[in-house]
Amino acid sequence: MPTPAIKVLALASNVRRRCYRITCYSSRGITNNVANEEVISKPLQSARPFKEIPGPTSFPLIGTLLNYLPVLGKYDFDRLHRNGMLKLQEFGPLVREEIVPGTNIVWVFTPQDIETVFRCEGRYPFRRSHLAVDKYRKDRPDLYNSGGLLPTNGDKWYELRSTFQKALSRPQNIRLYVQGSDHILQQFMDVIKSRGNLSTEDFVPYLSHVFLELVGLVAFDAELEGLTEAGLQPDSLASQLIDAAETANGCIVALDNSLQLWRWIETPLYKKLKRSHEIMERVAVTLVNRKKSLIESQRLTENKQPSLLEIYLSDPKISVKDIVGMAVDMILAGMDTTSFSSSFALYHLATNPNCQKALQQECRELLPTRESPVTLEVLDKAQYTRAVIKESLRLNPVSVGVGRILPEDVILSGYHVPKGTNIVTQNQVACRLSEHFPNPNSFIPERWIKSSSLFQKPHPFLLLPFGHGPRSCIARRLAEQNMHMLFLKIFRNYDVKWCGGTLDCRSLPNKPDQPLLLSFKSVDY
Ligand code: HEM
Repeated sequence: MPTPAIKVLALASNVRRRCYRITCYSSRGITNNVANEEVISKPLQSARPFKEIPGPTSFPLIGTLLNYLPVLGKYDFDRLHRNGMLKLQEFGPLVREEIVPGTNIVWVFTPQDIETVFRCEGRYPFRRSHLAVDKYRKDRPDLYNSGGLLPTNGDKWYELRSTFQKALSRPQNIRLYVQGSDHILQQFMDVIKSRGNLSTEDFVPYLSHVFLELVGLVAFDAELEGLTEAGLQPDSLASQLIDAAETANGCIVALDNSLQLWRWIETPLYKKLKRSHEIMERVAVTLVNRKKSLIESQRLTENKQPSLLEIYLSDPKISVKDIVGMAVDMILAGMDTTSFSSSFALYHLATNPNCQKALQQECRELLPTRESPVTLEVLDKAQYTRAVIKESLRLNPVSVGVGRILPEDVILSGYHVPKGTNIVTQNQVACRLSEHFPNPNSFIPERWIKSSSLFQKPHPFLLLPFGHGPRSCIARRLAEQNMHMLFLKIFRNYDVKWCGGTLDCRSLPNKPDQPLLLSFKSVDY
């Protein structure tokens, strides 16, 4: 295949266009076309060579691993955001690193370069993750047709994504869950009430229970009863599922970054992933098939808007195996992400009393009584609540950035970066730089509210907690709806105080680095 030629588009006029953007040309033709814009072509030869991108020194056999040694090393695998900030300070906005010799990772810090990466990703964005899940599922053709949405790439990914996205992205299909979710959240308010002020107990497991319930409603059309007294016990089905999802996610990250012996022999970590996956899979197979039987025996109420699971199961073109895979993916990708994101948002509100007051005022205006249901109308009006979640995701996203394998050669910060390079965008670090956000480390929801004097419109490729483009989070709408509802409920009912030390995150994914210690005091209005 001929080497792709590259043209760089220096775009002048408005803020978004101030940066360099790149159009990739290959034997397949133009993959990213920018119409009606001034095009200044710049030959590839003028870009600086890949090998010159600054970064930590890599040694034969050990790469840059010395830097990650406990105590002695300056980086820490558990603190990717701090590593990112250190690398930016030491090497500048584009950093090349061979953690393992022979495998280059390029860390990308500027929104302009991040935009270039996404503009070039094409129709089938390639993400290298969940490799062991891929193997596990492909070894079970009786249960799965493929590795599922999370690990799959190329046209098989596109096929799966199109199958599930159509219904998941339709607002009315997600809004259908508001009533059921409100019921679950009302139960959650009772759990908080029954636990007293909770100040010495980690609140994250409670959030896991509520988000498992909310995701289960969509994935299985069923309540898992994780918020009952029995459901909160460690041996309940809900607790087992939560434990399985957390364990599997931990194993997946470690297995992705290991020597991958598990491809040939079942290593202890691979076995642990298998056991956790089997727990989620058993529940998914049982509940999806139970629903399928219900549909087949036509015991569903007619004239009722169908749920997502009903839509999928009623479509003869969608295989039950794919639906089971998607249900497991929802548990894997949908519970920790929302629990951890909500943990940080609770922390920020508990440590910023003025923001908490503003949120409580909105809650009181929209929900006349403590038991008032959160409705579609309430959600549409809850602009401060939305700003709170957005601001918290700016400060504490669950992922430091987004990973991609480049499908084409591009030029980033003046360097030639070849096709096939591992890219990790550094949005979390970029979102904490004063050049992009005034008072970058302060929690200021008002910066997202148009009528506020603090409102600003940042570069659109800075805040990307759900990723970007065709491969971005498939359930963003659902995740946001669930979090908005949770915060409206909690802050209509409680004053929340922080009882711990300064909270930071530990990766991967970003989770609170200490117990989430909150005290809840009932409001009496
Ligand atoms: C605060 C909550 C959440 C955050 C911050 C989040 C974030 C993300 C991110 C960053 C990605 C990768 C995007 C990319 O590569 O461009 C992703 C993918 C994904 N998310 Fe979410 N997510 C959340 C909640 C959920 C929920 C609730 C579900 C399911 C119920 C879910 C299911 C998925 C799936 C299946 C993918 C893979 C999509 C694909 O590869 O095509 N996520 N999410």
